Amino acid sequence: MEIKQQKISLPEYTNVDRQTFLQDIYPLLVDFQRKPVVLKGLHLGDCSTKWTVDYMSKTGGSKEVKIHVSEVPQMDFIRKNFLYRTLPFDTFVKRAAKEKHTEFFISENEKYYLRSLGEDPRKDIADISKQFPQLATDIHVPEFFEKDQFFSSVFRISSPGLQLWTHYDVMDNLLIQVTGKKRVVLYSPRDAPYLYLSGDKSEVLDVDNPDLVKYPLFSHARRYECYLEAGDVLFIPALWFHNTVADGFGVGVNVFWKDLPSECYDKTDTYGNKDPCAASRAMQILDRALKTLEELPEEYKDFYARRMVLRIQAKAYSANYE
Ligand SMILES: O=C(O)CCC(=O)C(=O)O
Ligand SMILES: [Fe+2]
Repeated sequence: MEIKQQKISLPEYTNVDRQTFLQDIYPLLVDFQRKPVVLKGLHLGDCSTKWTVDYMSKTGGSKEVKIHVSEVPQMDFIRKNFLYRTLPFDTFVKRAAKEKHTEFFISENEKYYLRSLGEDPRKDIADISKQFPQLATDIHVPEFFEKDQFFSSVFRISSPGLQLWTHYDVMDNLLIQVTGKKRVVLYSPRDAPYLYLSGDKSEVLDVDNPDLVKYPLFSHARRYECYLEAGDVLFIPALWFHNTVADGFGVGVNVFWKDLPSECYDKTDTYGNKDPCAASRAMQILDRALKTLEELPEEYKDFYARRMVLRIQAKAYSANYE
């Protein structure tokens, strides 16, 4: 069903330097008021002009990369409608830039998505300066955070039209659209009750034509939207949901950085999407509480469950949250 929903356009800022970002944008956005913004005209280095398909494949080399391959443009993590395959980086870039393929895994119209990983993805964090040192010299990442806050830098390379599932990450993020264009739809963490979550992902992938019979509350989620052109940078605050559609072939790099003290994050997280330790511990305790409620008959369980919700609302909800 197509929904007639109002879009909230993201604010755009041009030529922002570190001081302006930290003084005028970031502090305004802390205390639960952090909002995504589009940054234009930032100095990103030569990547904006250099990173053609030809140059990327020559300079990136033939290092093996693990890619997502799907038959349809909507890549859906929950329904797992894609395969993981491995290709040399140069071959992958050339294939991803094309609409139709003579060599393919599933069909000639298949779509690709690369989210680059660390050397050993179970232990290592993606850092393009380590996995793609030569390409990394072409990109200048805006220095809006301290060096020790850096978590990862990740290649995001998509086939034309590829739509990536709606999800949140747990770290602040600068998504740099180096070449190509991308539409990004975002939802506030506050609208989580309307997004039908399964872990860090929303079941609502098709945000333009959602199944409102299955997901009736989705129409309450406020839709923030921006259209990134080559050279634009999107600041995505931690916990903000995002869903992207590549308009044509495009290369992006995103940088996650730690907003919380290092020890708050899960040490085993190499992706930047595992909930902070205290949050997952609290969730486990909640699951135990729910199990305990099972000892009561329905009527009592319902009454005490509602009281628990009221207590959570009174004690843990922020008043300072629009
Ligand atoms: O570039 C994309 O398509 C998705 C990017 C993303 O999910 C991220 O930067 O966290
Ligand atoms: Fe993400």
